[in-house]
Amino acid sequence: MSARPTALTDPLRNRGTAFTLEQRARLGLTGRLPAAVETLEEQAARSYAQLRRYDTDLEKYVFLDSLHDRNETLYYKVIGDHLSELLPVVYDPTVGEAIKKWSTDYRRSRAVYLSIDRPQDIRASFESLDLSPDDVDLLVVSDAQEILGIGDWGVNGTDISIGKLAVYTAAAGIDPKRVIAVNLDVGTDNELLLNDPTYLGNRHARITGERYDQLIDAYLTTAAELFPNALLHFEDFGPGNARRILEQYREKFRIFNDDMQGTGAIVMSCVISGLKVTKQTFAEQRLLVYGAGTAGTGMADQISAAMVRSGLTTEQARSRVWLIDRHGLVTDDMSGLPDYQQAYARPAAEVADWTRTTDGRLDLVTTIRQVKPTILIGTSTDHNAFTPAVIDAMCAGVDRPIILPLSNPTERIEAMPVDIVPQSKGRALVATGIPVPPVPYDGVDHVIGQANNALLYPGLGLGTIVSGATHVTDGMLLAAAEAVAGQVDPTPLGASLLPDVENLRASSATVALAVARAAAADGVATHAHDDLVQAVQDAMWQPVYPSDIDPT
Ligand SMILES: NC(=O)C1=CN([C@@H]2O[C@H](COP(=O)(O)OP(=O)(O)OC[C@H]3O[C@@H](n4cnc5c(N)ncnc54)[C@H](O)[C@@H]3O)[C@@H](O)[C@H]2O)C=CC1
Ligand SMILES: CC(=O)C(=O)O
Ligand SMILES: [Mg+2]
Repeated sequence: MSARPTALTDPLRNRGTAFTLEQRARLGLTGRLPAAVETLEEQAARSYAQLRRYDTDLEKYVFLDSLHDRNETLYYKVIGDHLSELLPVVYDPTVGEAIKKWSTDYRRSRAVYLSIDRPQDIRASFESLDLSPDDVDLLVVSDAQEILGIGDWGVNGTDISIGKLAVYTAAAGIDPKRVIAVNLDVGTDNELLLNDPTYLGNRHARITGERYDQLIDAYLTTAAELFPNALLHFEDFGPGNARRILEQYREKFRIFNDDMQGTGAIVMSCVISGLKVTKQTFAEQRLLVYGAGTAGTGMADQISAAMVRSGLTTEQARSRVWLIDRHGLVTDDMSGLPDYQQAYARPAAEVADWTRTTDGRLDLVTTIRQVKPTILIGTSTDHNAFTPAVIDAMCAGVDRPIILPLSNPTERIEAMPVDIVPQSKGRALVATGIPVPPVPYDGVDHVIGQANNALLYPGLGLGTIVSGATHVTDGMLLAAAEAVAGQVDPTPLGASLLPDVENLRASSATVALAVARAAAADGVATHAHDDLVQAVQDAMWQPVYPSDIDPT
């Protein structure tokens, strides 16, 4: 029996029909492939033509997922050649659909699974990868409690870690050999999954409290010990845990919470661009956040910090922020407010005369009429909450309101730009979390930037890796936000607030450079480079077949 054709089954080494005859002989693949020897370009053209035959994005997702598991170079070549078309397929919003069907449609998986029921297995689970301390740049972990805007999906949420990593590679050239996707399976409170015979995760309710905290601690400690240079990215944790983990461990480990810090920073980019149009400063802004969870309060933190940099005191900055959650405007007489909302709770006396709904809430339209926000952000998952009355109220308050309905996926968005732009008579400055086409209004195409953290976190990660930063500092986040905003001129009517996704690779390199410089300025960089621009370029993995092959 001949040796197993491992080079054909290892997606990191596989080249399929692109293996030359000489390589086939060296790798023991003689007779295992058809005669033609193809180029990567020819393979990519065939794969793309195959992809185009599928009707739905979910079918395309499944096709690309199997290509990913077969040949990573080819997968990234196809995605990279069609980035704006395929990013919504491999990532947000299609990944949300795939996650809902993950257990039912399970094929195979490249992730590491850490179960709360077997914490003793954490080390062995990583060691099974057979990677040395210097082999890993990045881990993305999720406990899947708040996947996008679709809630708790237990082990099905594994694909958010894989999808985020795919964007890191496609957008910023993070080496796919040097990353690990992790699912923390702490159970699920999703009854649908608990009663689904095909469900593949731990079949019990979410474990909270001490056991949960111990798992997080063990994950961080083990991951940092085994892979001391890696950035530890947290994704789609529940609001309480996301903030608590970040605050508790931020000084100790190289961690990054994408939903709080990444989203906060991309929103900062939108606001920086918006203020170039309105010719205002951060200190003049009034921010209303609708949906005060992980992402919404992360944005409130970053925008109020920008107000402080712009000359206000912390108290003054907080007094220019309003949060609305399920029970209406967040006020300090509400009982049981989560700690992350308390800092922004409005004094009850201030709203005593405001008109309430029949069930006693201070709603969005009332708050807008009273406050006249300059910025309205939606991170509520409350579909269509930004009604025509909401847009009218925003436009009555200020000339060019910044309106950012950011909830994902599509069925959760607070309003589609096609409804906002005409309602505001072209005055609203709009960006969304999902990709949407330009909106024609009054002879002008209003281009809608995609305010998705995917425009920012890949470059942030690359800058962190290149600089060897020991921590992700606020200065690095701000540098990333400014670098994104610096790539567009938002001032012509209808111009986007953000760079185009098609240019994401160049944009990520620019962001990485700014982040690496900020890491050095903040004193957290551990790698010095004579030529940082070149160092960023050199660090970016390219989807090409190298001239040599690994014969093992
Ligand atoms: N564009 C982007 O880059 C990002 C977008 N998001 C999106 O933001 C949304 C929220 O995500 P997270 O903050 O992680 O979730 P989360 O669960 O932490 O926060 C959602 C908040 O909205 C509140 N809420 C729910 N229904 C509401 C209603 N009818 N009225 C007012 N508030 C309501 C919830 O009580 C909660 O506080 C999701 O759709 C997510 O996809 C999140 C991160 C990044
Ligand atoms: C984009 C993202 O991270 C989210 O919707 O959760
Ligand atoms: Mg997320």
